[in-house]
Amino acid sequence: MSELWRRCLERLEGELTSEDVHTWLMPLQAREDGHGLFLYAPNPYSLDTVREQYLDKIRTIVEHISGRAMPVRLEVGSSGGRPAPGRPASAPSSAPAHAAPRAPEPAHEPPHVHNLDPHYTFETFVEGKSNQLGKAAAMQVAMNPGRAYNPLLLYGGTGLGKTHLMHAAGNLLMQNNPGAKVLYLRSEQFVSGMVKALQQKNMDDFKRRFRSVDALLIDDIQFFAGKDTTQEEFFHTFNALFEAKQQIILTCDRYPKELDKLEPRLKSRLGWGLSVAIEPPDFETRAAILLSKAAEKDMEVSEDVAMLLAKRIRSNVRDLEGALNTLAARANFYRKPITTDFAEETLRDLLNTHAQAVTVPNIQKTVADYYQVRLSDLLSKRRVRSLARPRQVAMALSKELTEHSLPEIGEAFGGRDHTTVLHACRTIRGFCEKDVRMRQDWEQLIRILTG
Ligand SMILES: Nc1ncnc2c1ncn2[C@@H]1O[C@H](COP(=O)(O)OP(=O)(O)OP(=O)(O)O)[C@@H](O)[C@H]1O
Repeated sequence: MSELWRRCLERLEGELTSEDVHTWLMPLQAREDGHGLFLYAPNPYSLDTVREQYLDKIRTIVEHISGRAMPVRLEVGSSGGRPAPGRPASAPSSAPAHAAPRAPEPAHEPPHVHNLDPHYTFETFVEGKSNQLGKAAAMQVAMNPGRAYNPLLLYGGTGLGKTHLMHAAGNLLMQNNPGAKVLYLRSEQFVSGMVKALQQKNMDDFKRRFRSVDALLIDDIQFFAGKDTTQEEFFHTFNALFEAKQQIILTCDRYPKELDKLEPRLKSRLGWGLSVAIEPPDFETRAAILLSKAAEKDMEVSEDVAMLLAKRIRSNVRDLEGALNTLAARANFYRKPITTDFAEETLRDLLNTHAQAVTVPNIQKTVADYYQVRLSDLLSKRRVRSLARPRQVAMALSKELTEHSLPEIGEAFGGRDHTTVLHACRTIRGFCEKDVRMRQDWEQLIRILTG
C-alpha cells in the first residue's frame, strides 16, 4: 500500500465512522508516483460515493501530510495496472489539489463496469459434494439470467466459496453477454449508499442505479437484518428487478428464513427462487482445492503436503488458503522446497490452534448443549433414543474431527467398545445421506466446532 495513502487512511479513521472507512475507503487501492496519488475504486458506484462524500477531505489530508499540493485522481480499476473494462487508466491531472474551481472528474460509465474479480470463475472453483448443487445452480443462472432461478440465494458458513461462485456466475454472464450490466455489491455498500441517498434526498438516483442492471449481485445479506428502511428499499428493488426478469443473486451466512429481524415478506420473496446451501468441503475436496490454489500460484506442493493441511485445517477454505500463502511466503524467503516437514514446522502454531479447538471433551460438551441433554447422560450407558442418537453423533464427530483411534474414542465415551464407535460412524453417515434434518445438524455442529 502507498505509504501516503496508509497515513491518510489513519487520519480518516480518526475523523469518520469506522463503517464509512471500511465500506468506502478501505476497498480503494492506491498507487503513488511523482505525479500524484491515484485511487482506484472497485466499481462506479463506489467511485461516485467516494467522489461525492470523501474526495475533498482526502485531498486536504493528502496535501497536509505531503506538505505540498498533490494531485489526487480517482477512477475505477485496480492499482495492479488492470484498469476496469471501459475505463482506461488516465494520466493524473496536473492541477494542484487546492486549485479551485477543480476540473470535474469524468462522468463514470454505467454500471456494466462491475467489480467482479476475474479470478473467481467456474474454472478455478473446485467442485465437491459440498458445493456441487451451488455450482450447478450458479452456472444455470449465468447461462439463463432472469429465467433459470430468480433469485438465486447461496447460503452457508464463512469462507466456503459463496462469493467466489457469485462472481463466477457474474463473470460467465458477462462473457456470454458482453454488454450486460452486472452490479456486484456487499450488502453494507447497499445500506450505506441508501443512507447517504436519504440524507441527500436523491433516492430517485439511488433507485435508478440499482434498477437499471441486468443482474444485481449482493453479498452477505444477513447485514440487512434489523435495518427496516433498507429492507423496505431492497424489497422494492427486488420486485422491480424480478418483474423485469433481471437476475438477482444473493448470499447469506445462514438460511434466510432463520434470520431474525428480516421482514417476513422479504423472506417470502427470497424463497421464490432457489436457495442452495454451500457446506464445508470434505477432506478430498479440501485437498483438491489446495492443489488447485497451489497450481494457480505456481507453487510446487505435493499431494502429501496438501493432505496434511486438508486433514488438519477443516474450518473453511479461506483458512486453508491462508495456510498455503504462509507456506509460499516462508518457502520463498528461506528458499526451501515445501516438504511435509517444512509445512509442519512452518505452520506448527496454526495447526496446533486448529487441533486444539477440536478435542473429544469439547465435542461431547458441544453436542450435549446442541441437543440439550446432560453431559453425564451423554456419557452414561443409558440407551434411550433421546440420548443414543446424540451420543452416536458425538462419536462420529470425534472420529471425523480428531486424530483419535476408534478404541480411544470408545474409551472417552464411558469405556465403550471400538465396534460401537464404528457402528455409530456408519449409522450417522447413513442418516446424513438420507435425512435433511440430520445433515443440517451435522453441518451445524461442524461449523460450531471448527468455526
Ligand atoms: N470450491 C472452491 N474452489 C476453489 N476455491 C474456493 C472454493 N471454495 C472457496 N474457495 C476460495 O476460498 C476463499 C473464500 O471464499 P469466499 O470469499 O467465496 O467465501 P464466502 O463463502 O463468500 O465467505 P464469507 O461469507 O465470509 O464472505 C476464496 O479465495 C475462494 O476462492
